[in-house]
Amino acid sequence: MKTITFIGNGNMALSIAKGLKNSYKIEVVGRDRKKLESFEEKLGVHVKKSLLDNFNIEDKNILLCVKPANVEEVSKKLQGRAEVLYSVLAGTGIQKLKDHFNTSAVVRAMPNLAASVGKSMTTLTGDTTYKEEAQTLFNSIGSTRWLANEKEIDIATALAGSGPAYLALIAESLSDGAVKQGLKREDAMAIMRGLFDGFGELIQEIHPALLKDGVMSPGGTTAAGYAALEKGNVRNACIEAIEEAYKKAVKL
Ligand SMILES: NC(=O)C1=CN([C@@H]2O[C@H](COP(=O)(O)OP(=O)(O)OC[C@H]3O[C@@H](n4cnc5c(N)ncnc54)[C@H](OP(=O)(O)O)[C@@H]3O)[C@@H](O)[C@H]2O)C=CC1
Ligand SMILES: O=C(O)[C@@H]1CCC=N1
Repeated sequence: MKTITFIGNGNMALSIAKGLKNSYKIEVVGRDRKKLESFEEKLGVHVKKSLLDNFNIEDKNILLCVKPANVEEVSKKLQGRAEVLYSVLAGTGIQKLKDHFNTSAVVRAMPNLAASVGKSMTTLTGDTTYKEEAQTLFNSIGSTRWLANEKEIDIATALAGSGPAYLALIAESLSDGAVKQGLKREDAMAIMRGLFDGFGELIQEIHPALLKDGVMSPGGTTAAGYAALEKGNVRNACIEAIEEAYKKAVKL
């Protein structure tokens, strides 16, 4: 089994490791031994654990999972030259990664939180020598799409990287609406989860506009609810959410 070395042991590292643990050996590097132990416990498989100070990355396949602001500090603590560095850092360009990390190749990846349930939508770009290897690696946590350049992965970050948070807002607010009308909270939550489950499959097959047309009866409930969403400018808010998140990625 091939070894993947995570640098960083936070939310994203754990979500990805959950998806990879059956097909790769996991090594994790962090600054706090207790957090490394907790990472291993949550993962439920043996993990090789190391502290960051003077860690030797020679010939390793590194999966960088720290925050964009940590690049300078983390890179100074490493020794050796990696074979390839996969970075999940939002908005952090390949040139900046090459300037700080000693590595033969860089691939940027933008997964999302669904990695923890094997359903990440991960976009990739970078050194095409590693295109197939990157696709194999990230296909273990869901599906992948190789993009042409870094502008595209910054836009995809706004769409699929941040997307679970936007959909969570919709999920929570629709449930709140049902509670407001008198439905019990636990019923509202169960119904909302069922809704997302079915919708997740439908949207794979049907264009969103046709899906909407299929639900909306003339003079019916959907038309009434839909009009309220348009009045609340939800469509425009979504377009602006992607614009703002993309602009932020460029600035990171
Ligand atoms: N969360 C998400 O949905 C997604 C996140 N990403 C990207 O993943 C990356 C990690 O995000 P996420 O896992 O959510 O963040 P977390 O805060 O959960 O994890 C950050 C990790 O970085 C480590 N770290 C922080 N500061 C330092 C430092 N100064 N020196 C060494 N290590 C440090 C933390 O260590 P410690 O545990 O000791 O604090 C922790 O292991 C980000 O770059 C983000 O852009 C990409 C796609 C989706
Ligand atoms: O919010 C962030 O910056 C990261 C990137 C994508 C999801 N979370």
